[in-house]
Amino acid sequence: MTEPIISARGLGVRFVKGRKRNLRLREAFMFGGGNRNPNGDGSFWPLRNLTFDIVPGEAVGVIGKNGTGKSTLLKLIAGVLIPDEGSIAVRGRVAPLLELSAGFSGDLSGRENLQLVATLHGLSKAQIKAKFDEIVNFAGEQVEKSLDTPVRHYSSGMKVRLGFSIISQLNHPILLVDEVMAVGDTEFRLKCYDTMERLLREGRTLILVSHNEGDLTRFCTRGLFINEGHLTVDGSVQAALDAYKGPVPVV
Ligand SMILES: Nc1ncnc2c1ncn2[C@@H]1O[C@H](COP(=O)(O)OP(=O)(O)OP(=O)(O)O)[C@@H](O)[C@H]1O
Repeated sequence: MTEPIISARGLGVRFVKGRKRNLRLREAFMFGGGNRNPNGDGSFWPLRNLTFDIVPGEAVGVIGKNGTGKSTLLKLIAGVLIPDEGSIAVRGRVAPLLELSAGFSGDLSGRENLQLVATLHGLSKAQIKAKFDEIVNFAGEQVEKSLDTPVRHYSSGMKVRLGFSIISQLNHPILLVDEVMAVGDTEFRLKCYDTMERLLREGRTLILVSHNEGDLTRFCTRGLFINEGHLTVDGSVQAALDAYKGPVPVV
């Protein structure tokens, strides 16, 4: 049997108001360490008791309503968050596109961010130099023209273009994509589709968070439906979509 590339066992994470313990530096930097406190007791579990295995080459869609823990799951896989319960084992490097800005720093230019983010994800100076033109070219003309402008002046679409261009150049076996394709225009989305299809043909493992049924059925062979922090369906994409669209099963 093929060894899983990602294994979650009883995985859970708890957010606590003002807690810093489980926020890694990158998370604290990217999200300011902000927490909410809906129960009035200072804590809640955005995800709890998730158990699943993903084998190399699988393309898995993560489906669920807003605020049900999909992005949190991707952050746990990316190692941006660490679990409070259970475990997550990831056997391979992760190329994450978890948010529109791909972790960019708004004050730095597109060029500087490209170099910074590519370096943070393990590309050497020589590799960045070799891939630079391809990354910029893929990101498109508007990004190319604004390469020396601070990224805070970029539109959402421009940030996604640059972010996707960088992340898709990484050779890491696991690709995490969180809802970012929804932001790009049609031309860019088609380029993303081609790239994702190529990466899947190469045997990468894809975890895709999306609300777009077309994208999910196009790429994914398996669906995880998350309802209020619980993994309610682990089956075909269609089964997960049916659960998402239909009456919510009792957990
Ligand atoms: N750093 C944080 N501190 C406190 N609460 C958080 C934090 N990040 C997310 N949350 C909360 O955890 C829950 C799950 O959030 P998450 O972003 O994983 O949901 P999601 O399913 O990805 O939602 P969407 O479809 O809207 O992107 C939500 O209630 C959210 O408000």
